Amino acid sequence: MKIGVIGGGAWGTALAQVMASGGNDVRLWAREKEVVSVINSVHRNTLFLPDCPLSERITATGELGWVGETDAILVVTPAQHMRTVLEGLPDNGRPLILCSKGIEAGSLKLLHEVAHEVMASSPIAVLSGPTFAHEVAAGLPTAVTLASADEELARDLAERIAQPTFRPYATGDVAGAEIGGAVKNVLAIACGVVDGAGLGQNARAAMIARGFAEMTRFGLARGARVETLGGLSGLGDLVLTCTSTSSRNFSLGVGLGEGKPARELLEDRRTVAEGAATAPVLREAASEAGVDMPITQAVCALLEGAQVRPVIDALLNRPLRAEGV
Ligand SMILES: NC(=O)C1=CN([C@@H]2O[C@H](COP(=O)(O)OP(=O)(O)OC[C@H]3O[C@@H](n4cnc5c(N)ncnc54)[C@H](O)[C@@H]3O)[C@@H](O)[C@H]2O)C=CC1
Ligand SMILES: O=C(CO)COP(=O)(O)O
Repeated sequence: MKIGVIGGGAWGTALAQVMASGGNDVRLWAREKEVVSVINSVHRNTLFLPDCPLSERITATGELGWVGETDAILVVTPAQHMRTVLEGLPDNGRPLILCSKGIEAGSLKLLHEVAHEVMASSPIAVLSGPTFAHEVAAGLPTAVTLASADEELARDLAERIAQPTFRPYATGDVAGAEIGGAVKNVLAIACGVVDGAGLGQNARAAMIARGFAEMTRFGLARGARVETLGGLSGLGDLVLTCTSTSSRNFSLGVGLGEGKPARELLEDRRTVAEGAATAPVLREAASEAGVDMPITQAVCALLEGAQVRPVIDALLNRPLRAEGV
């Protein structure tokens, strides 16, 4: 197969490497000329995935149209740029597999809804799960959720992209797969704050469990299935990113928890911490859906400059309630 990958960051590059290692020819669109040039000349992405030698089956390009002439296209831009990038791609009916994690600001739409608006003729699937790019690129075992409203397409794509160490599980629950990936980034910031503020491992476990309740409440309100939220793209990814400094979102939270200003932590960064963009969008979407998300609200307050201690005190002093979603 010829596979297109749109987005030459760490995740797009790692996915290109997985596809190439399965014997596919890969066309990788990168926004930065230097990324295109260095991948084609020395077969490395020195900017975004520096430690991984890349297959010679990967050809990088700045031409979106050329990437569109492939059998399937993985879309791996930052969530807030997906619409603009897709508008430059021909809508020629090739399957699109969305691999980014987030909710569009302004429209409050999930990314498959955005893609469907722009690419009405192209079948759409979502790939999401616990997947640190550097581990996937190194060929370490990884499992993901692969979702499409057309379950036969999900199963077919899963067969086509599976590798011995890259194992997709098909589902028809697109909203569930996307909401898990988007919400866990916000919760990873919260868990980083717990770590940075020295609140202990009990507090982190509580944050993961109550964060999962929050994810489930929001997911159910937006049509997700509970088994998807408890699967790889929900609970699986939540556990991964809430427990590791390999997560950019968790690391951002550690900085906030240590009392560093959000502005300073976010300015001049080349890599994305999607949770920072998703948090205010999620707060708005939750309010619109009538869903209580106190951890998300706390993360928003910290990103907007609130002091750590009063925000934590406010969370701890909420009225007691029964356990459950
Ligand atoms: N890195 C990882 O381990 C994983 C990342 N993801 C998701 O993949 C998506 C992409 O993240 P990464 O590859 O990690 O990015 P990255 O942080 O490695 O690189 C930043 C990317 O943003 C792109 N970019 C910056 N400004 C842009 C603009 N105006 N228009 C279009 N693109 C622009 C850059 O070209 C670059 O590809 C995110 O939604 C992330 O949540 C999902 C799973 C794993
Ligand atoms: O989504 C990821 C792992 O599944 C990557 O997490 P970060 O974006 O927090 O690094």
